[in-house]
Amino acid sequence: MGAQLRVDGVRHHRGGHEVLRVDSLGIDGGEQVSVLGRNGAGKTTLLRLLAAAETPHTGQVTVDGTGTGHGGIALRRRAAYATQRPGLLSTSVLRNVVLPLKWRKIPRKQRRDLADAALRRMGVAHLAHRHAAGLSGGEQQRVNLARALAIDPDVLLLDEPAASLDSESRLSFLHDLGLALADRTTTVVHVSHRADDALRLADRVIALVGGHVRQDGTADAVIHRPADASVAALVGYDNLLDAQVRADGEVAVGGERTGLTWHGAPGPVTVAAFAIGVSVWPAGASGVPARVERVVPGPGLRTVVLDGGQPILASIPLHAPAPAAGQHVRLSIDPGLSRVLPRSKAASSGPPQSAACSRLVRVGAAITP
Ligand SMILES: Nc1ncnc2c1ncn2[C@@H]1O[C@H](COP(=O)(O)OP(=O)(O)OP(=O)(O)O)[C@@H](O)[C@H]1O
Repeated sequence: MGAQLRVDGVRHHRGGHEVLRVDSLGIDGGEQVSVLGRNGAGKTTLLRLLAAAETPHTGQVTVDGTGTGHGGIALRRRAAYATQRPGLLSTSVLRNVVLPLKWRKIPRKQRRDLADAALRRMGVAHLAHRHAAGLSGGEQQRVNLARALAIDPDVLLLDEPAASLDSESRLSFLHDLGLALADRTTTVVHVSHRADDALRLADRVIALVGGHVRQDGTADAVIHRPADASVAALVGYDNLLDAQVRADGEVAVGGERTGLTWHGAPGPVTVAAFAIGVSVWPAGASGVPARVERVVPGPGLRTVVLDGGQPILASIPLHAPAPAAGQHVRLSIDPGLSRVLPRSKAASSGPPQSAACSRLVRVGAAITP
């Protein structure tokens, strides 16, 4: 059974700045959790504390009730920590997997069997006698994970294991990793800045923003009910639009009614909308007024980059007629593919623009300030 992890009252600093502040976080034995956060959110710091590689400046991190500052090497050896860069030793693949077993004093005759089984689980048994230095990036990550799994850790800490892989290798790697962890005998904490990776590998997602836990819930909950705009940006809402709630509770974007409603007080809110939830209509229709800046082809969909007083992205199927650049259009927003969120300080100062901009960069569009 995997170990139970707890983080209580933790404040951790780097370079004189607080980079992690977690009041209370518990992870049950055998649970699989993804920590989702942007670069610099504190994900690696959290993993290092859980791995007992560091102790928190304030508060405590415990593994099955033992503080990481007190557990010594025995506690550190209960965890396997797979870092972003595999860091394989300059020797054969097999020896890379066998050596940690030797360090843990596993009897010689069992080492080979455990190593073979782990290499098989990660689909790289055929590479056992290759030199690690000659492996592709994807193969190295698989061997790295086999090395971690071979010791049958109570805690497996994964730091963006798929970050450097191309999209096809990533999918097959995450699929195989999911199968290898399906028996749920290990507590898994996986960190990633990619929503699709985080959601694929875990049932529970912890959204970390600026070193704080902003939301902790099931994958479904963080997608369907993001706590705020920063979490919506993290889980992949393409648009975070400045909007206003009218006196009758209807939400307006660009001064036009959207049909979306909000039960709170009138005033500024943020509408988080997936691009696929934004439909483009001719200028005579009702809806949010916008001008087409550019249409970018993509797999199965075109992305329409719009200026509605703020950047807006819409996706249309490849077979549908595409609007032309410069065309004035109206937009409707599907309530099932959007959420109205309170406008937070963080939302108005950073994430909305950043989310739209990062998607604009992804589709190769010019960003108009
Ligand atoms: N040695 C250091 N000195 C000063 N600041 C640091 C140091 N190491 C990390 N930091 C800062 O601590 C914060 C958290 O870093 P951390 O590596 O935990 O983030 P992360 O979420 O893992 O980021 P990434 O996705 O880029 O790996 C960042 O703002 C980072 O700049």
